[in-house]
Amino acid sequence: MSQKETYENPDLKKERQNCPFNKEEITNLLDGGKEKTAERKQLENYILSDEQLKDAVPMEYLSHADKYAEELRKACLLMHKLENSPAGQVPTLRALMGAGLGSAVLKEGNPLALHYVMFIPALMGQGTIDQQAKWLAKAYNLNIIGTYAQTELGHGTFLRGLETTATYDPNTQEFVLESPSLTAYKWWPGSLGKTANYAVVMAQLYTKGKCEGTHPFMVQLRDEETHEPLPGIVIGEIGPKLGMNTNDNGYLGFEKFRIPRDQLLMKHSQVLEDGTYVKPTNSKLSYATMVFVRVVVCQDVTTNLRKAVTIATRYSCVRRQSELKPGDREPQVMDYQAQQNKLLPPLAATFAFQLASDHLWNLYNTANNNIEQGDLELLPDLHGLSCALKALCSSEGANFVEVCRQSCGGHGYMACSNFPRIYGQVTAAETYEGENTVLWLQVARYLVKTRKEQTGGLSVKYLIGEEKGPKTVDTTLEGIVHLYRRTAVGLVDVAIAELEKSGRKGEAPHDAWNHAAVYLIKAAQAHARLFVVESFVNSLKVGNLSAPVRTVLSQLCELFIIYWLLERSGELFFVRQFIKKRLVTVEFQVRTLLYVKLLAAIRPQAVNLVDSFDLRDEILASPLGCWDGNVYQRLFDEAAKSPLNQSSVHESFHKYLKPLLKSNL
Ligand SMILES: CC/C=C\C/C=C\C/C=C\C/C=C\C/C=C\C/C=C\CCCCC(=O)SCCNC(=O)CCNC(=O)[C@H](O)C(C)(C)COP(=O)(O)OP(=O)(O)OC[C@H]1O[C@@H](n2cnc3c(N)ncnc32)[C@H](O)[C@@H]1OP(=O)(O)O
Ligand SMILES: Cc1cc2nc3c(=O)[nH]c(=O)nc-3n(C[C@H](O)[C@H](O)[C@H](O)COP(=O)(O)OP(=O)(O)OC[C@H]3O[C@@H](n4cnc5c(N)ncnc54)[C@H](O)[C@@H]3O)c2cc1C
Repeated sequence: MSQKETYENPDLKKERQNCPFNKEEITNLLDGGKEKTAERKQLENYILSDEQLKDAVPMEYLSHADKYAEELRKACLLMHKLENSPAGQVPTLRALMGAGLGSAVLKEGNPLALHYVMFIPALMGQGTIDQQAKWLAKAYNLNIIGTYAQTELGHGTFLRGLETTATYDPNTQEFVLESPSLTAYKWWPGSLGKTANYAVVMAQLYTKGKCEGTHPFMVQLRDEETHEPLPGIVIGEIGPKLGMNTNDNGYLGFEKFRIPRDQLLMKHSQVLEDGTYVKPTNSKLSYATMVFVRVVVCQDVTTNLRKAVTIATRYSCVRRQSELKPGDREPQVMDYQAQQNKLLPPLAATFAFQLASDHLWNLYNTANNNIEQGDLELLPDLHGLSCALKALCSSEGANFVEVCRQSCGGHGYMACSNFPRIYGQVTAAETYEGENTVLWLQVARYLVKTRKEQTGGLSVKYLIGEEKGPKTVDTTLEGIVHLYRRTAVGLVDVAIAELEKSGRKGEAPHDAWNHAAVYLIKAAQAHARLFVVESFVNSLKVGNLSAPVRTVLSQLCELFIIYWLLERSGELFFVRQFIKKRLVTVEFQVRTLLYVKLLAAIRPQAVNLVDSFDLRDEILASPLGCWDGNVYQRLFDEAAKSPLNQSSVHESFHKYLKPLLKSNL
């Protein structure tokens, strides 16, 4: 059964011949430059060549507790390796926390993720200079390991409803933390179950008998030597989940647990020794850690989607099935237009999401620098856009990953295909860091406010003033983007009209809001899609791209924006002007024709495009997606690892099946 090391599936080999563009140019574009690609490759060699970081058996065969212990072993080893990393510590950390390199080693979820993704960012964003001096070095050196404990059994979305209290006692200059009910228990924080010994805890701050709202507190949970929970701390792990099972999500209760006053993170608001409360300039500044994570989640989901698309595309060019031309050889399943319709939109989406996420990352950095200087002007736009893109990338990403799985038929359902893990991670992002529906409604609030008050940030400028542009069918990219813009404006107007209609009927604003939710969510989604397509189209106008790369990216861009238009066709019917002008029918005939042509044009470039993602086999972790296309041999090798195949007859046969067979029931 063994194959030569140099094997390359002949169909994949053929797909790779005569590539019209330079794959490395796209790799460099995605990495952020030639040097960054070199840095990434060096880092991958450094980490992935370490034998101790390889799994002895697939994780699926381990128990819940053994999975955790094994991932923790590797996570700790990785941290030791940071010291000598050729790329430097911060770039290595970033690579290790995300869905790329990190996932090649830590397949079920990094037990140290929350320390880096939320605990350290919370200290940096919420702590004073003195507090950072006290805690940050310890956190960076891993003398302490933290998490972010906000969600409770009873409340995740509605932060004003959190029940954990932190009551200031001026006599001892301490806060007393208390969980007044079962539903007040913290529930969900990653790394809390077994790993972390510290947490940034969000609790309702009481001082001088008044509740001042939720605030972040630095809290020690476990003894630094023994790791035993401190007296007054009730802590544990919440059990198996759909995915990410070694992130050890946990629960946490407080029984009159005291912490010093200076463990309220006081960058934005303070409690003075006598209990006087000093307000922040904006009460939402304590939500800033969530904004950071929403921004990085967009990048993470995109990396995961690239993996799914690579696996499905390569497999679809290796897999031959059925009959296309009667009597001919079975075709590669990728040659079915129906398969292209499944896989090419997610392929295009990886570029669309990456470009939009880059945009958001730049906005985040600018806004954050301004906030550090006391200028909060960009905060509403950052909040609106981070909610919009987090919700869009995670929801569309999860759907696309599922389509990629389906496109691999039965083999896609195997755990070793890696689709279950990828899906588990991407769909988690639909819920964590703000449940998507809730985030859509936050976006809608910003859109409605902007449209009504005619003032807002850069991402919503199109809602201010009269819309300009052609009102007839225009088949240029600009023309299609304009159609998106008209739909987005139209849907905001429809939502506002609904709100006003309810208002006229005498409904209170909160009821009117609830009764317009369907329209509001549609408006928010149209806004997010507009942002993504605009980013894609605008990115192609600038930059130093070679003609062949520009051509293929333009084809992907056009395919993607037409795909969404056709998928979301129903929304045009909400916008009256389209119906009046009978634009909808014409639009659809023209677009569908173009879409089908683009599928055919991109099909021959699909393998070369996913190759240009430059994802190593260890990162894909799937026999279906390996570079060499040796799919069947690899599936066979994976099956051989099953514990059920370690003996010809399993002991359970003698225990259970044989007695049944002999029982003459
Ligand atoms: C050193 C580091 C090195 C390396 C690390 C770097 C990178 C890592 C790389 C990759 C990692 C990538 C991915 C992660 C991988 C793994 C992740 C593993 C685990 C994931 C962790 C998940 C953690 C969590 O889930 S934490 C819990 C998150 N919880 C939530 O998100 C709760 C959602 N709810 C809310 O946000 C709010 O309650 C609400 C917004 C829904 C409502 O709040 P509220 O009721 O108070 O407000 P409103 O009345 O509705 O609105 C009032 C006004 O406030 C404005 N507003 C609201 N929120 C914000 C905000 N955040 N910022 C600014 N403004 C805000 C709102 O717009 C209103 O304004 P208006 O003017 O009055 O209209
Ligand atoms: C894998 C994972 C990791 C997590 N990690 C952490 C962590 O590290 N730290 C942490 O603190 N938390 C963490 N969480 C918790 C997470 O942030 C919350 O689960 C999330 O914010 C959703 O809140 P909820 O569970 O209360 O959902 P709910 O708000 O109860 O949602 C239930 C339903 O109600 C709807 N709904 C709720 N409010 C509204 C509204 N106003 N309007 C319309 N519909 C509404 C929602 O759309 C949803 O359909 C994690 C969760 C997961 C799944």
